[in-house]
Amino acid sequence: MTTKTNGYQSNGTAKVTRSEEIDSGERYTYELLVETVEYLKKKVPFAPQVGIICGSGLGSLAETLVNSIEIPYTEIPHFPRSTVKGHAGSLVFGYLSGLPTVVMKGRFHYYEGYPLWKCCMPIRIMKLLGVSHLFITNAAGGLNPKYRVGDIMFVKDHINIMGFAGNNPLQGPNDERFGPRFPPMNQAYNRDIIKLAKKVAHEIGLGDKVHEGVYTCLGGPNFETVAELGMLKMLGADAVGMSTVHEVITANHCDMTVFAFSLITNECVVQYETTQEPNHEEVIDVGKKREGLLKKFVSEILRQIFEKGIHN
Ligand SMILES: O=P(O)(O)O[C@@H]1C[C@H](O)[C@@H](CO)O1
Ligand code: HPA
Repeated sequence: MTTKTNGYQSNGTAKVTRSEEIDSGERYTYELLVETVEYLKKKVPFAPQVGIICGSGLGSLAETLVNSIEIPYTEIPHFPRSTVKGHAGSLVFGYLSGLPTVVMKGRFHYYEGYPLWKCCMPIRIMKLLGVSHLFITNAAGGLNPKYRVGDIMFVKDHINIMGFAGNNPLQGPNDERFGPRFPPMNQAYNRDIIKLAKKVAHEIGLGDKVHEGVYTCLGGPNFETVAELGMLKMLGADAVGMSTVHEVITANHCDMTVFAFSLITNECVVQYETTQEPNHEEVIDVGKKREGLLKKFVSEILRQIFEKGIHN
């Protein structure tokens, strides 16, 4: 059995795959994405304005939606499949703080075998559905020595390490219907929303737990070596993860307003003497412990963004 869109069977396990299925340079065309959008429009009686991508262990953000409709990725034409624990694999539509919203309960990572353009396919789907504001969340390791487990870092910028080697979600032919060939990236994270996020964090009692910093993404799936972490610190990264950067690039390319935050789920081990090791279970546990506050935070900030009319 073969499928066109990924290298996994419907239960998420890897199937024997011809390598060209995953590595193929064949991109989603605009027309193919419209097929996916048409399918979703038939299922959902409203157009979402807000999109949210849930990081590892943060899928419960979808529970904040009112009048929700959940559609598993396995039922959506041309959609990749989730294969990682803590990433359920469904789109949830509903209302959050009165705003029509779509939540990705589960994202796609490069280490799952998906090329970056495939990891980012849902962002273009959201754009075509009408999403103008994208909230991206992730679990990340804290590199900045001031960060503690459970803290939140508002992403003010990123370092696209994979892009240094030319691995970029926009690599390949450019369709101007999505955006320009050479998009700027110096204002990738909306400054007004970060300002507002700080204010909201104080209002809900998270004030001493929030930071503003630089995120970087490696391909994973292994956590980093001590030497690699030392290098990332020198480069100016405050947190490291395995997602988000390519999503932010794709969202900016198609002119979405972007806000992203990292939940610091572990402090990076930057000394050889330390015997502690990071692990995915711990990452998910920290997400669960923070879910209540994060739900409140996301709902409130969205309410205030639209009250103030913040847009790029
Ligand atoms: O999807 P995110 O970036 O939140 O997931 C992080 C990075 C790896 O996928 C995983 C490691 O525990 O969590
Ligand atoms: N490194 C990379 N990705 C991560 C980490 C980390 O320490 N923690 C959660 N996701």
